[in-house]
Amino acid sequence: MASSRVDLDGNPIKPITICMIGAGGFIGSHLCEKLMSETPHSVLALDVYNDKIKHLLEPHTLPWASRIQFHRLNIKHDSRLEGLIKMSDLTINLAAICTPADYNTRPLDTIYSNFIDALPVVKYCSENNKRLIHFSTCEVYGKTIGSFLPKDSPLRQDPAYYVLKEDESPCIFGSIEKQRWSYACAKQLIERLVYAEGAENGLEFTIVRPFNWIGPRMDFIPGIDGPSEGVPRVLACFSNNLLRGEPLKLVDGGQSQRTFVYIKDAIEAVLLMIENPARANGHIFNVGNPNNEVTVRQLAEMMTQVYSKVSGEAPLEKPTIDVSSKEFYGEGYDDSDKRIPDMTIINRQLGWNPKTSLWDLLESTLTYQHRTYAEAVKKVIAKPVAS
Ligand SMILES: NC(=O)c1ccc[n+]([C@@H]2O[C@H](COP(=O)([O-])OP(=O)(O)OC[C@H]3O[C@@H](n4cnc5c(N)ncnc54)[C@H](O)[C@@H]3O)[C@@H](O)[C@H]2O)c1
Ligand SMILES: O=C(O)[C@H]1O[C@H](OP(=O)(O)OP(=O)(O)OC[C@H]2O[C@@H](n3ccc(=O)[nH]c3=O)[C@H](O)[C@@H]2O)[C@H](O)[C@@H](O)[C@@H]1O
Repeated sequence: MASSRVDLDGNPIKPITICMIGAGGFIGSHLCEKLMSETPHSVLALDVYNDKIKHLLEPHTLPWASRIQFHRLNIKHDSRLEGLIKMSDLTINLAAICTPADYNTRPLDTIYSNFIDALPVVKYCSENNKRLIHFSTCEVYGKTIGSFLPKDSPLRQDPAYYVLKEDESPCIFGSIEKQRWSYACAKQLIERLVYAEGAENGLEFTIVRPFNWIGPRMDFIPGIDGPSEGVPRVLACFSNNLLRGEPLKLVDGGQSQRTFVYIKDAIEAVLLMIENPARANGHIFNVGNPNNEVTVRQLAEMMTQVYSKVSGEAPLEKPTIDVSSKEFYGEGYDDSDKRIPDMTIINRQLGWNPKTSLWDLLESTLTYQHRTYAEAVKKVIAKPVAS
């Protein structure tokens, strides 16, 4: 497996050690899985939780057992962090608060998590001449230029007014009272800091801007493997509604548009970045699937159809209900209107293209959700309420 691997320029790939911060989350779990099963690299996996990577850590007889080591630590206050970065060739920082329900209700935690807590990671990488792959977000683009044009303006159809380009598009956020943008703003500032460390101190960096990566193990199902009152990202919200046989909630009419990419496609892009530093260093990459665009309403409709197919249960007569953003997220919520990633840079540097259609990725993801959660949800629903 490992010895014959070559990079995009035909050079043999040497095994490296990766310090992965936030390795126990959704993206981290898929990246660890890929690195263990298909590469010779070693991972120091840092997180406060490890439930999503347990299957990679135990039993100790797993073929990659000597290449993955879990360190339970909170990067906010743990003196082991610098040592672990020093022991590694590359650091990948995934740690963040990244669920929109938190941005306007816990803005301080959001800003600290996405900016302040990421600062020492950037500093240790820069001071110790270690390469850094930092996870940012497509939310740094905020709203499209087109969203400010009159509703009937033909320019709204012109890609120049909505396609998001790493090196050209502006970052357009709402006012300060719209605390939704606390996350995007913190991510933008840490991007600028990483970029400046590169420019002034020679830090070798890559910045990743994921565009709605979805798939198995994303977030949690409220009341099953997360808090009953918790609000995860849309895939888990809609999965939860489908599992419980309740209508899917469309925030402000479900008119916002998103492009969804399958986690397994996106992880291929990250692996190319890891193994092709000469092509990835100094770059910011959009990673998304411009062909998988839908409104949130269309997403709800498609998930309803797919879930019916994989579960064998008939869809509800009225599968969606409208809910205001104030009711659903509280004061200070705002939204990105449309997110189409420009793929020129990642195509040119890494030759990467997403492959999986929205229908196919929903089919495999909802098959997983049904298999993993349907029984547990049924049990919770069947429980008599305590009087
Ligand atoms: N999933 C997406 O589509 C998406 C899109 C845009 C950006 N991102 C970015 O990618 C990164 C990973 O996202 P994800 O979807 O895997 O989220 P996730 O919440 O599943 O994973 C983040 C992980 O970081 C850990 N973490 C948070 N704070 C920590 C701390 N102080 N110390 C140690 N561990 C800590 C969490 O426990 C969690 O396991 C984030 O930076 C996020 O902003 C993700
Ligand atoms: O995934 C990304 O690329 C980035 O975008 C996400 O932001 P967003 O797409 O707005 O978050 P979701 O929770 O996935 O919501 C998508 C859309 O669905 C809507 N929604 C969500 C949940 C729900 O039950 N109903 C509903 O209509 C939201 O209002 C929003 O318009 C999160 O900010 C991050 O995880 C990430 O940085």
